[in-house]
Amino acid sequence: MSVVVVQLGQCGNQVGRELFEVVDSDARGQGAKADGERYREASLDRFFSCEESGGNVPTARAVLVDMESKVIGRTLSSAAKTGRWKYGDKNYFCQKKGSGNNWANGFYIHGPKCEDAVMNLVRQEVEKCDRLSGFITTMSLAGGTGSGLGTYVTGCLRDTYPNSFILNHVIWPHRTGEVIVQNYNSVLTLSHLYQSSDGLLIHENDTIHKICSQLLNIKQISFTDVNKVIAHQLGSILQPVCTGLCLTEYSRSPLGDLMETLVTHPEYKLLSAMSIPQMSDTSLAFSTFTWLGLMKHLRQMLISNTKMEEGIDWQVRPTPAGLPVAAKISPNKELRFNTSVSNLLILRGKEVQNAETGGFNDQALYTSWTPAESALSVWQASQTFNKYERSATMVSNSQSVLKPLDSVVRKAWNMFASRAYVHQYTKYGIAEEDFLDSFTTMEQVVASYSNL
Ligand SMILES: Nc1nc2c(ncn2[C@@H]2O[C@H](COP(=O)(O)OP(=O)(O)OP(=O)(O)O)[C@@H](O)[C@H]2O)c(=O)[nH]1
Repeated sequence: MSVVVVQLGQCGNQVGRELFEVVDSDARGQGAKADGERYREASLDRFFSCEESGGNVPTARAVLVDMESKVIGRTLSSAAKTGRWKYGDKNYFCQKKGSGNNWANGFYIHGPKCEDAVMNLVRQEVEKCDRLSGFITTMSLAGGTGSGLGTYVTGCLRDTYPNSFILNHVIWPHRTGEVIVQNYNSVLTLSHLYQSSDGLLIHENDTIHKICSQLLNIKQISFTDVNKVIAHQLGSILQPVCTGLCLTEYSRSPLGDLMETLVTHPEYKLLSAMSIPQMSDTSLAFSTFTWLGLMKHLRQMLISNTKMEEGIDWQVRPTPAGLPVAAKISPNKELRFNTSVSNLLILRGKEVQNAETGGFNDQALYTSWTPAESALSVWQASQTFNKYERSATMVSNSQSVLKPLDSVVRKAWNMFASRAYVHQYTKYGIAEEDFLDSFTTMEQVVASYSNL
């Protein structure tokens, strides 16, 4: 089954491009044997079509949307330059002027204006799929186009394709903030997506930045570096994988399976990812890993909510199941133990069947109402992924994003209480009550995750 990627705004287009790059190079890196060939075919069918004029160069199943033309132009040409894959020549929609980091401008003005054109492009892409699993949108929370227009387009996708899955991949802004109104844009986006999305997969720019500096040893970190790490994690989730015991049968419905395992309750849709190992190519050449070591580290990363192997807090231990929430909070009021609703462990590489995953089944890792049989899912592929001989990614529906979420909601509320910048939004048609509704929705989400 195929997925259609809708790339929105500067960030969404740049991240989307990197995703296709990883997927393509991973698929090409598989051996010439029959199982490598099957993996390649499954990946190709999922992410690329091959019917456009232009020879045998696979065409990304993607629609590119931005209110400025610069990033789209760069994205199209850098893909074409690879000679390995490209975007469809006409699969983009752009205008002359961005949304000025204003969610309301993207949602209320650009949204309705470009709805027909964008949905037309989406329809054409959908018609190229023999079977559609659903849509992945890529966008930032902080800008105006990705967040505002992205939210609007997600609503249109939901209305037009009520039976398809929608996974919104969203980039969380740096905490120190490049955009003064980023907390407004984030709250408005998240609250609206909560209505129309099946799941929101979150990557925090701060965390990825740390991975680039501490694990990859990059000195001057660019968006390209950051996006490569994000794309690696996304690719490891979305590339072909076996969801059952049989290691030769790939999942047919990548998004359906993802939602079925992770989003079991409509109040809990926030997903985060962590991968292991992650290192520079130079270090990788001198490293070997065992499944035992990888699983031990990943489990502690999960329960202590550390998104990388460095700096794991080994003191954090699960609280025995059944204890009240208060017992899970440390004296300094920090939620130390990361409680999950559900987890999906994706393992790729050599001798994958030998990986011992029992430690993730421990009921103490999960909230009391999660049934034991739906707490953990393990998916596997015996192919190496993106040069790593053995690698694991955990996609978690847990309290992992609670802290940044609470902080964004609080900061946005403090600004709103003094009505700062609100007129910049109301002039595009959003009412103060809409803001209040968004705060209510997100405060409810914060409360729900807090009480796990
Ligand atoms: N990870 C990552 N973050 C990005 C990238 N480009 C921008 N961002 C982040 O995205 C946010 C800004 O959003 P943009 O995507 O630039 O804005 P936009 O959606 O194009 O909206 P307008 O500029 O208002 O038209 C900030 O938090 C940036 O840190 C990128 O390539 N990668």
